[in-house]
Amino acid sequence: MASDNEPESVKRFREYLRIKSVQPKPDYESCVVFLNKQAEELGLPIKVYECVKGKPIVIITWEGKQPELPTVVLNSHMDVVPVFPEEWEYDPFSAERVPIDNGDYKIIARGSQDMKICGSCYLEAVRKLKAQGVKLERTIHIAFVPDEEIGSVDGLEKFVKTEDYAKLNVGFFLDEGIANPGDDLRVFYGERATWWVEFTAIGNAGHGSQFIENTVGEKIVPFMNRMLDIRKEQQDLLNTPKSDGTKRTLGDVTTINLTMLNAGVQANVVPKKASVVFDIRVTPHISLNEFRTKIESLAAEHGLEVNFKQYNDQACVTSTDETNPFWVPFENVLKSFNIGIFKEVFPAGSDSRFIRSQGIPCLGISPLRNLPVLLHDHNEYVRESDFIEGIKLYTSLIPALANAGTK
Ligand SMILES: CSCC[C@H](NC=O)C(=O)O
Ligand SMILES: [Zn+2]
Ligand SMILES: [Zn+2]
Repeated sequence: MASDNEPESVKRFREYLRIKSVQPKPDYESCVVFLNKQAEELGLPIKVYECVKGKPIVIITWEGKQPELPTVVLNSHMDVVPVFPEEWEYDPFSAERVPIDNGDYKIIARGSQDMKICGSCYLEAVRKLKAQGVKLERTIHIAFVPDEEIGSVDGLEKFVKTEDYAKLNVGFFLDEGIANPGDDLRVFYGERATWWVEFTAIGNAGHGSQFIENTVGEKIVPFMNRMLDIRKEQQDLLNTPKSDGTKRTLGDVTTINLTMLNAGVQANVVPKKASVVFDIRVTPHISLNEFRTKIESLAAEHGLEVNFKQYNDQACVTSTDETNPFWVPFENVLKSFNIGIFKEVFPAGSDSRFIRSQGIPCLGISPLRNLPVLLHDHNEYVRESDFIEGIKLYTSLIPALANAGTK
């Protein structure tokens, strides 16, 4: 449905959206081909690192006037989450451009919000700045990374341990945020710890017609109920204002969700084993160790084994005041756009955790405002005007960050 008035930047964005970099078999090869073309058009060097074969970490570098200074990374992940195609109004990988009111368009595609819009805005903003002949002080690295959606094990988690990463000399890391249905720009300065925990009960087996003693059901069900009690407490806390009267957001509380259940072989056989998995996201406002002890004790009380399938013990946050030399220039750009800031803890996981845990400041933003949150949802879209405005925002943010604290 593209028409003649389609800006070149939007054509490039849609080209990126059409690449099926969808889990569990993302087409990273096509992303690399696309990014090579972008780098060539920008006249910038590009490097492709592979900690694991087929999992490229792509870095386009714009060298600054002071390349010895710590650099600024503009990060985005290339992978997107799976779709239920039958729930979509358009093919999620055709990136349809559908007219809406006021001459605007919807760009409908998996990854449009999460987070190809960011990667595309970085590239377009740098394209504009280069065309204007701008020279920045610090070096900028535009990073496109794999596998964020499945925990980054073969992506940033490995890359940050390499000499190649150390050589980037990262001083500030800009990463993903979440759209805001309201007016402000949500600025994420930390994230909750992601724990995927499996609890296993072992009990006596036997015929389903009997009162067998000490069965898995008796052990695991009361435990699950206790976990759901904690869940309810946290849900209530979310709906209680903070002491200063402001609203709590998801990042301020701990969520617990039962995501997997596994037991049984046959309807009339009491099984000897049952397990339950909870997806737990722990707010950095509480002690992670204390909370871990709490759920481990609860499991022990119910005679369950505990296995952390995913565990983070870091609750690092980035300061959002003048102690962070990148904060003030960042805030000033938003003021100049007349955009309000809402500071938050990221409710899910993002690649920022690997960088924050090294003590490097990271902020996560999405340029999307006054738009429904559709990440991981059906019919994910952005408005064309969001993309164009996003490019403008990053065109101001990038020099502000690259020149922060320099002479
Ligand atoms: C900590 S690994 C998990 C990362 C994943 N990220 C986006 O959805 C998430 O489930 O939050
Ligand atoms: Zn994301
Ligand atoms: Zn995601």
